[in-house]
Amino acid sequence: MTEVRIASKKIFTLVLLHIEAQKKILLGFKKRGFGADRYNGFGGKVEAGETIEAAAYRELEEEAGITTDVLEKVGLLWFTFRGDTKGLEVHVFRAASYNGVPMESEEMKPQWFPTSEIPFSQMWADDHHWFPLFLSGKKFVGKFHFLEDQVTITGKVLDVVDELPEGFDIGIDSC
Ligand SMILES: CNc1ncnc2c1ncn2[C@@H]1O[C@H](COP(=O)(O)OP(=O)(O)OP(=O)(O)O)[C@@H](O)[C@H]1O
Repeated sequence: MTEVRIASKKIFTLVLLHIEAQKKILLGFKKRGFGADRYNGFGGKVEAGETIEAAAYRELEEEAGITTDVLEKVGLLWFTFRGDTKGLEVHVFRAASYNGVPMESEEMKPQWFPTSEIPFSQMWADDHHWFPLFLSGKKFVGKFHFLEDQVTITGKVLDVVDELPEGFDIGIDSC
C-alpha cells in the first residue's frame, strides 16, 4: 500500500454515446492537450459557475458537434498520479441517442466503433477496466493511481454501485 496525499482536485466530465441497438459507441481521437493521441469519450473541465451536467452537455457539443436530449450519470472515477498532489475527479455520463452529425473539432476526431472492437490499446489504461461495466449498464465507482508515465496503474479499486456518490474527498488516500 502506498500513501497518496491529495491537496486539490479538478472536476471533469466524460460523455459516452452508446447506441445499444446497433452495438456501437462514438469515441473521439484526441488531437491535443491532456490525453492526446488516445481515443476517449467527449468531455473536459467543469468551468466556474457551471453545473457538472451542463459541462457534460457543453463539451459533447463543442468536441463532437452533436447534442443529446438526456444524459444519465453512470460513473465516478478518481485518478491520481505519483508525484502529483492534484486528483482528477471524472463524472461519466451515458447518452443513448443524439441529434446532428458527429463532426471533427479542433480537439477531437469522432469515430464509431462496434462495442466488440473498442481500441483499448489506444486509450487510457483505466478504460478497459471500467468500460465493460459501462457497456453492461452498471453504475460504477473507480479509483486508479498512475505512475508519472500516465500509463502504468499501480493502484486500483473498482466497484459496482446502486447510487453514485457526489464526489471524492481530498486528503490522504492509500492505494
Ligand atoms: C487518467 N485516466 C483517464 N481515463 C479516461 N478519461 C480521462 C482520464 N483522465 C482524463 N480523462 C478525460 O479526458 C478529458 C480531458 O479533458 P481536457 O481536454 O483536459 O479538458 P478541456 O476540454 O476542458 O481542455 P482544454 O483546456 O479546453 O484543452 C476529459 O474528458 C476527462 O474526463
